[in-house]
Amino acid sequence: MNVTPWHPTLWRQKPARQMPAYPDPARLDAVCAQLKQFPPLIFDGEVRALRQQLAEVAAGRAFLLQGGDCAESFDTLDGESARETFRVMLQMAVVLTYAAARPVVKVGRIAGQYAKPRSADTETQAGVTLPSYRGDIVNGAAFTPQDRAPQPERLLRAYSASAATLNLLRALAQGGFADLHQLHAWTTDFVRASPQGQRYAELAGRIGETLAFMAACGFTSDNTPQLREVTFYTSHEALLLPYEEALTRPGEGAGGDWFGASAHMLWLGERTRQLDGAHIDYLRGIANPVGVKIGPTATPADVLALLEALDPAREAGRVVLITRMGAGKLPTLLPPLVRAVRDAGRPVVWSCDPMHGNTVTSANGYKTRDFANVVQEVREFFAVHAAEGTVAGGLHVELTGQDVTECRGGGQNLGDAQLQERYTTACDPRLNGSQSLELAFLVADLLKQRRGQ
Ligand SMILES: O=C[C@H](O)[C@H](O)COP(=O)(O)O
Ligand SMILES: C=C(OP(=O)(O)O)C(=O)O
Repeated sequence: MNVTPWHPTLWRQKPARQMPAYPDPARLDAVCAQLKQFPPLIFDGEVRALRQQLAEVAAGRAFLLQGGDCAESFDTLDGESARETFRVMLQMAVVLTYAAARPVVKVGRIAGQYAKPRSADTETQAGVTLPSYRGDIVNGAAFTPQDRAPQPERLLRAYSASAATLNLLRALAQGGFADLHQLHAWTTDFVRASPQGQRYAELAGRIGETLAFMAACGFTSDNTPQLREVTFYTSHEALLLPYEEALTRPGEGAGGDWFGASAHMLWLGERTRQLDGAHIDYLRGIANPVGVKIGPTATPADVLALLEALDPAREAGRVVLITRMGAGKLPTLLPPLVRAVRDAGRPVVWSCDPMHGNTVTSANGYKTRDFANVVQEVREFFAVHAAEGTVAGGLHVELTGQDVTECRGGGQNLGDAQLQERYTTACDPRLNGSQSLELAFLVADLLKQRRGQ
């Protein structure tokens, strides 16, 4: 429990970075007043359940898988995009659960991942300068003055898009799609023929035999909900604070907690984690589990101060530290942070984002990431934690189950020439379904090694 008084509006007294400049603040206020009347997207019992599961991750008894689009788009609300993310996350979770013999906590970057921090406030094309695209909740991606102007009404669209996506996710999680007997059906054609598709088919075959054995013992999907349903949580970057404030609700439990009702878990980006900033101030007061991105410039003192601000009561399951440093940097930069946190007795979840430190521009002008660098950063993450006696607790990835061509390498050996074929991300490059599964098998091998230690 924080001792410093807190209210959802207090962040307004602090400097807020990465915030769009709305030309008509009164319109924004009117929209937020409407949002305050809307129902919460999630309820606080789910938040408490996720915290308990993350406490298991912190203790090494479960693994966190967090993934989804870099930026969701209002243009892809037909359900396919959400279903494909959900599907590949299920596949990855099966691979990881089997290897680790531990539950996998599944958290999507989904149903609300609409706001993006940017390196530059403006973009110039052919001598014309406009505001940068900051995600569909803020403005449009098309390079026109109309699209790039921040529009408050987009907050309402983000709310309804999140609600629609969440509705689909809940149906998929509980309506039969996630039944373990569907393991084979989760593979898409483009993945089936790949080496990881074949490896997955073998694993699905082994699990299928186990399910047949269990059915013979009387455990079927009809009488065993664990075989038929999954729990799938939502998360996004808590960047656009007027939106988050408008969706903050008092918790129903005793103790007077508030919770962020826009998603189960919220995280702070690398660009907005300043201790005296508005984003930290907002996140410190809500009861949700919170993530913080930790980039290569973070010092042990920075990380300890962040933990003191966000988790003064030292509660396991409250904070997920998501490192995103870039391949080659973890062996020197991560150990001092891990030691400081360990020695301070802080019960955090350590998670690895191997995407954001590895962004490059291809020769033909696409923002991309090399699968080999993603793999290297994940390996380094596990190696550091093994050496320090701490828990490599999770993976945070920008991914889609669809057959996009945005990151180079992987089993399909995508190169610069292929990037233009299906480059559909609204912002940063994502792993496709095949690359995601390949990464899951790599992490599975690392988790198996850990079990053998
Ligand atoms: O997803 C993360 C950031 O929003 C993104 O990497 C910023 O990209 P930029 O450097 O092109 O602004
Ligand atoms: C912006 C993001 O990451 P970071 O803050 O680590 O750059 C993100 O995860 O979308």
